[in-house]
Amino acid sequence: MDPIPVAIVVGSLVALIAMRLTRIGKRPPSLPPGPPTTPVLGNLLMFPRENAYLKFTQWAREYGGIFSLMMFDNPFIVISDPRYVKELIERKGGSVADRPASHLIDTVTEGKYLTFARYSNDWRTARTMLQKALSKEAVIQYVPIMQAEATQLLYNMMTKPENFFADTTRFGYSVSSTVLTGTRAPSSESPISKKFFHMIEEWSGLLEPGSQPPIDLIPILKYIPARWAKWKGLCADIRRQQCELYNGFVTMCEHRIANNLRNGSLLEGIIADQKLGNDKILIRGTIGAFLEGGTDTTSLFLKSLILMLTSSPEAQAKAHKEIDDVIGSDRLPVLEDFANLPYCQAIMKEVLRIRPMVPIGVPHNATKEEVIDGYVIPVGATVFMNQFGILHDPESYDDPDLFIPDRFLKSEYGTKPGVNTDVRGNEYHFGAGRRVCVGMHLANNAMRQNTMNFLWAFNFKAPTDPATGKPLPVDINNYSEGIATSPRPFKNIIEPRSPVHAALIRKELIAARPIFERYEHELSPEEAKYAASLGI
Ligand code: HEM
Repeated sequence: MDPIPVAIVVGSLVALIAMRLTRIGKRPPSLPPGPPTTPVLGNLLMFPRENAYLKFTQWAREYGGIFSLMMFDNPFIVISDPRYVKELIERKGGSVADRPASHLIDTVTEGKYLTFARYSNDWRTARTMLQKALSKEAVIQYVPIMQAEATQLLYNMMTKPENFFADTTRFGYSVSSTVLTGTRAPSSESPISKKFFHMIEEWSGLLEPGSQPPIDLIPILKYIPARWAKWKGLCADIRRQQCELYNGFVTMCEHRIANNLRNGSLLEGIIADQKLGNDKILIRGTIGAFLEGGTDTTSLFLKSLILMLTSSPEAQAKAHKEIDDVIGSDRLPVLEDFANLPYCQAIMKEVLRIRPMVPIGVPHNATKEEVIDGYVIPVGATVFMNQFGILHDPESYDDPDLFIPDRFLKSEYGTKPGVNTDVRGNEYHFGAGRRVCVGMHLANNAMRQNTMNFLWAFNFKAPTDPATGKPLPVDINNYSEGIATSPRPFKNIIEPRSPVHAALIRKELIAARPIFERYEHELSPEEAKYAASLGI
């Protein structure tokens, strides 16, 4: 061949490839705006490795309530404005009801873990079943055990106040475990719950953004041999632990059913009535989603509540007055009281506003192209609902980073005067659209009961500075990283408000024994002895 045309052909090919490559990572003009991209990588290098919600919120102030990031060629769309939540995630919910593909999650769960499952028949089957079982009406049956567990939490915090981190976690786990599997965890040292939390620690570590190689963006990484890919061993180990734990719960319920010892747990129903058919992997994935979704989130709320109350004697004083007027000190609060306690309601709403537990939600995936405000949301875009950004927008809230429950007395959504609230919701912490939290009614009951209980029972105080005798400042921004954020351990003083309150907590805990016993068939003799000794 003539050397000149060969050079031209090769040269043109190189130019074409170069042109293609420079287009990778570049933001198409049809997408919402966002930070400048670099060729090929897009915004990959500037994607925050920790506390993504803070960076997303900063970018939202710069680029608006809908902005985009390019991960190589994959667009991420970040929503930080209620208008777009309504428009895209709710009104056009069917187009973004999917979850992004995740090789790591699929390796562990075979794609059948409800929270991360694709928008599939398996997801529909499990979601429909749980939605029915956890409807507002259905969860009323779990109020007695939830209230009994909340009374134990008061007792634990009164007798060992320094242990409140572990005890709030125990509460979240025990309620979820009782409702789902029919077996409770009376102590934070309960063997099954310890195994569960060990697995959760590894599982959350695996899912921590940036902690593993970007396998979904560079699929060839899947084929790296296991000895060089630490994540493969980790996935196998987490899978083994989940199988052991969750299959163990199935066996436990089968045994109860066979021996006529049913105690009304959801899992007994799933097994006996074949609500998920015979699909053992789907059953395991549903158990996991329920227990994992219900445990941490509820207990993170309780830790944030304690932190915020410790920081605000003023809010406590107002709530104490309200509670003393409405309830008094001769009985514990019950759920029905919540409607008559506007200041306690304001405190709960403000904790959920200032510290939504899952600040950028669980990502959705677009399966149908949509156009919003002239911006194209393409098929395959990953959509984040930046709850933290919505709830900390200075255009909507005065002093958004301060804990000010009173804002919810002044307006329904706690927003500044003049803010348009036509499309605003009050429960962004639960996500939105077709994937909105399925456990929200169970969680709401638990959050309401504990908010009232804590305020009825205790004074939360900051420790005093030995040098000055004055209360030490409380850092309300000291939170951990991760998909769900937790206050880092902090010190405070938790004291019963009076001996009358203390005595009533003990009395109520002893009175709750018959409720607990229903869910204690499988406890070890040591655990059963410990449970029976509480309050005496
Ligand atoms: C305060 C407590 C809770 C918070 C803040 C919370 C938050 C969330 C959020 C943000 C999502 C993702 C929603 C979305 O994709 O838009 C979610 C989903 C989910 N939550 Fe919760 N949750 C809580 C309690 C619970 C409880 C008690 C359970 C179990 C009984 C539970 C089970 C689930 C499940 C299974 C999903 C996945 C739903 C799906 O993908 O279809 N959550 N939750």
